[in-house]
Amino acid sequence: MAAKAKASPLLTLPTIRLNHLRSGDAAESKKLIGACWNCGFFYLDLSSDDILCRQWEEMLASMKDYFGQPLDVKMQDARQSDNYGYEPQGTQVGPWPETVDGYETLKISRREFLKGSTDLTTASVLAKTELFFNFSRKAHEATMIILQRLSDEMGLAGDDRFEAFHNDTIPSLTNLTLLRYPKHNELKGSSVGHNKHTDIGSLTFLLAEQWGLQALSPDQETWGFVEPRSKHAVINVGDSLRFSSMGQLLSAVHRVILIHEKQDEDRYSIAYFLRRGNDTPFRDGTGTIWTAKEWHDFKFNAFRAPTSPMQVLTGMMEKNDLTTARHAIGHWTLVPPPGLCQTTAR
Ligand SMILES: O=C(O)CCC(=O)C(=O)O
Ligand SMILES: [Fe+2]
Repeated sequence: MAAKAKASPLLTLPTIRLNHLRSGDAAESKKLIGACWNCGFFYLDLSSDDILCRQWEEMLASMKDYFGQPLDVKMQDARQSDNYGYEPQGTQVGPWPETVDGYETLKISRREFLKGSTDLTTASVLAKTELFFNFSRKAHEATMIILQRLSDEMGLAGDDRFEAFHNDTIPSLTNLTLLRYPKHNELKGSSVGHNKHTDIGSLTFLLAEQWGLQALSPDQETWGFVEPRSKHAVINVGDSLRFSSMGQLLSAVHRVILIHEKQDEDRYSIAYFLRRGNDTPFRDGTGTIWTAKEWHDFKFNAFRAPTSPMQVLTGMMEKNDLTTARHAIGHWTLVPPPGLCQTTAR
């Protein structure tokens, strides 16, 4: 890890061990639901999974190779889609006034994974497809285990279990997103970082070796850095899981900022976005019913529009919005999940 001294505080996040979740360890599941209840952000210790850790290194090498190509080559993979293909930097709103985002992405959809071939045809993607698919399989498995344990802890059964909304028989917008935040001399004028937001879907499995990720602390007052840890993913709860858990599981507001005055090296991150089946409905904190796809499209439009109300970007998770979404309107009664000890109450 290229660790650097930070002026901003570090967030203290709980660590959940993937192998303990896999084996159904009861204490680990309790810790998991506590983490999702308290802040919706936690480390997932992957050190028991050599294959996944090795794939992370291979993915990074492939990303350096892919993003290092000339823009016109990468643009051959552009599909004007939020779900697959290449997208250059600067298409979304940035973290500060009058800025745009400072990252480019390559996305591989679950749809392509299930079909067994990518819709992108450049040689550079075709050469990496097997690795992208193998990695997607592992990230999908890890996120589905988390959903299973959360369903168990919340006493959900049958069609009400979270996994039921992520059944591959229903098309979804789940995808693997590879991000590069290019260093400053390759950045366009006003491009910088990643604006604050909550994630759209159910769970995000994020791998990043470099600093830059910040999350808003559960008191909604302070930004803290999420320390990059080798062999650890950072998992966060997205809007649709928060909504489907009726606010029990929190989706934290996060962003990516520069750690120096300028981005002094390329920053790479790998995000697997687990999302519900497109047509599956849920009710947001104000009682409005959305399908997963409607919510996805609504939020992506907001990410692109400079005038979007901040509440949309942050899934109504900023201070005051919390009060409105949870208590004043009264759709959700927040009771800690069964078995959660007092000290973890929000
Ligand atoms: O690049 C990162 O570390 C975070 C990216 C992120 O939050 C996102 O793509 O939703
Ligand atoms: Fe995010």
